[in-house]
Amino acid sequence: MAPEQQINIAQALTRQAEAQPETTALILPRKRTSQGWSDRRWSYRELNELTDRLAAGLQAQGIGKGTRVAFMVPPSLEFFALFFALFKSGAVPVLIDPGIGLKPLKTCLAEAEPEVFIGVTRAQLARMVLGWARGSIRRTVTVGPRPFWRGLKYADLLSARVEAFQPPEVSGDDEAAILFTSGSTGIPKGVVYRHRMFAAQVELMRDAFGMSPGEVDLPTFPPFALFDPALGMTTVIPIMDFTKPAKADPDMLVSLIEQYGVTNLFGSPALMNTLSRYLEANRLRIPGVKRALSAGAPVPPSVIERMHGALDPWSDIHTPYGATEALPVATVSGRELVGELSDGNRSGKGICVGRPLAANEVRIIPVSDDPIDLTEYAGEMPDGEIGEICVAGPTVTDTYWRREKQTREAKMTDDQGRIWHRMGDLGWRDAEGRLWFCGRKSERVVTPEGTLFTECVEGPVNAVDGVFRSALVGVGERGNQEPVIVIEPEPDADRSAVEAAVREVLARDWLTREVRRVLFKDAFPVDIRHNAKIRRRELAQWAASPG
Ligand SMILES: Nc1ncnc2c1ncn2[C@@H]1O[C@H](COP(=O)(O)OP(=O)(O)OP(=O)(O)O)[C@@H](O)[C@H]1O
Repeated sequence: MAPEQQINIAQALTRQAEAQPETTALILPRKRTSQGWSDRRWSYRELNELTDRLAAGLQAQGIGKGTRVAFMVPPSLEFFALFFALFKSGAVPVLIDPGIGLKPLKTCLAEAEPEVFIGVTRAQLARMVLGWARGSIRRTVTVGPRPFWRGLKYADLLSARVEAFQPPEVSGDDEAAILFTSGSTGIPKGVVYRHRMFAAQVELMRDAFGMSPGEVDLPTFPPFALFDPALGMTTVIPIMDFTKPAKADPDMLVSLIEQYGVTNLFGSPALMNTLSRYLEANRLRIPGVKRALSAGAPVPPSVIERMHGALDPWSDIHTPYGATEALPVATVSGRELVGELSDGNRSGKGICVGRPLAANEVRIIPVSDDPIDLTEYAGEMPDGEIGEICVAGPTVTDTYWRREKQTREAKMTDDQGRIWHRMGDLGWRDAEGRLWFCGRKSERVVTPEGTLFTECVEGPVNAVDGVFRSALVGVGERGNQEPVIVIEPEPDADRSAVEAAVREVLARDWLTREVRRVLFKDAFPVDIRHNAKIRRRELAQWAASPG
């Protein structure tokens, strides 16, 4: 197959439809009875034909190459079909997490300036009431009943003639989508994806994890689900609120895994925590699962260990490391982590996120908040020393959407003209070439005595019995911050015993000895995408005057 034919990710779906037309592409479980789940299913042929019709419909409506389309449809047949149809038509879907909060959502939508808004009824209503992107939206397509019968409905897209569809010429450098970050360290930023980056992502995922056609995936994070059809896997869509993965019902997940013979599972660390506790408490095993992937935030050693209790010895949980701007960067398997590496986390080394994938190049540069235009000015830290993690590779994005300042702060160019992404993460490389993540750059705590790294302090504290999770935050101006450790206890924990044990852990090291204030807070604020990234800035404000 000529390389240009593989540039548009939607072609991967067409290829699967040719290679395995009658294989099930999508399963939508509906109702659970004593006999198991009833469901609706679509084969690769059906899904591909549907996307062809929708792409023709989009084109007939003037939605085509380069048209930015805000897309708010939760995982469903329409989600998959429309997404691939948008790619086929050359339009640029704009994806923003609906749960980021109304104000940031409005700002992000205004910034993205979409010309079209495709959404379910609820999203269209919110758009109308709240005036989302009022200045730019020309057309709307509603999945479900249309508010006030305005705009197009999904079915309108199905009436165009497929034969009339003219596939647009797409090059690898053309914009394919704008995906917003989760906004855990500020307002979410739109990341510009080009077609070649998606194509590379699919290849990297397949090669790194050996994902293959015939596998069955249970994705609990919508954008990740889009890899499945491209990889020839069958997708089972779980019944859950995708903005609250920590609250996904583990019994539902296990029953889907069993009934559909799920081989691959993707979930945020918060979802894996919920699932692994349930599996352990009920002594359940999930033997068919070959691999579980968890990413988006550090995956605690306890979650890895509990998952091992439920997986077969030849199966594993992996913790790929990356960001919306560059994904995946590195990965490590749980079986490599248990023992020495997890002990490293418990003793304050940070959290091991594994070896960079072969296609990527990683460099650790001295910590700085200033823009660096050329890598030659960036410097490099020796192995073993903490700096900022930077990456170059085929999935590394080169710009934020209309955010020049943030682009300058996050990108560098090398002497070959390649773009490097500064992850905004601090970490170091060990003698085996593995990366260790030590926390976000913007969340480091700088006191007159030195710099404290969140993950290096929290790892040992999290290992204390009765601690569910902890957060190191700095109160005051950077350089003169007071370090405070905030504990979210397990529900049944004895707080005074926990506090005494935490203080003992902190006293072990000369720098952490500085952390004198230990606070307790139930239910940490976390990001909406993964429910796992702790919003340390919010906690720092609270710690400044805890109420
Ligand atoms: N396996 C992992 N272990 C530890 N941290 C991880 C892992 N995977 C991802 N992360 C964290 O998630 C970050 C990427 O998150 P994402 O792209 O969702 O948005 P964000 O960077 O949190 O958003 P914003 O930049 O708007 O604050 C990484 O930079 C890293 O800090």
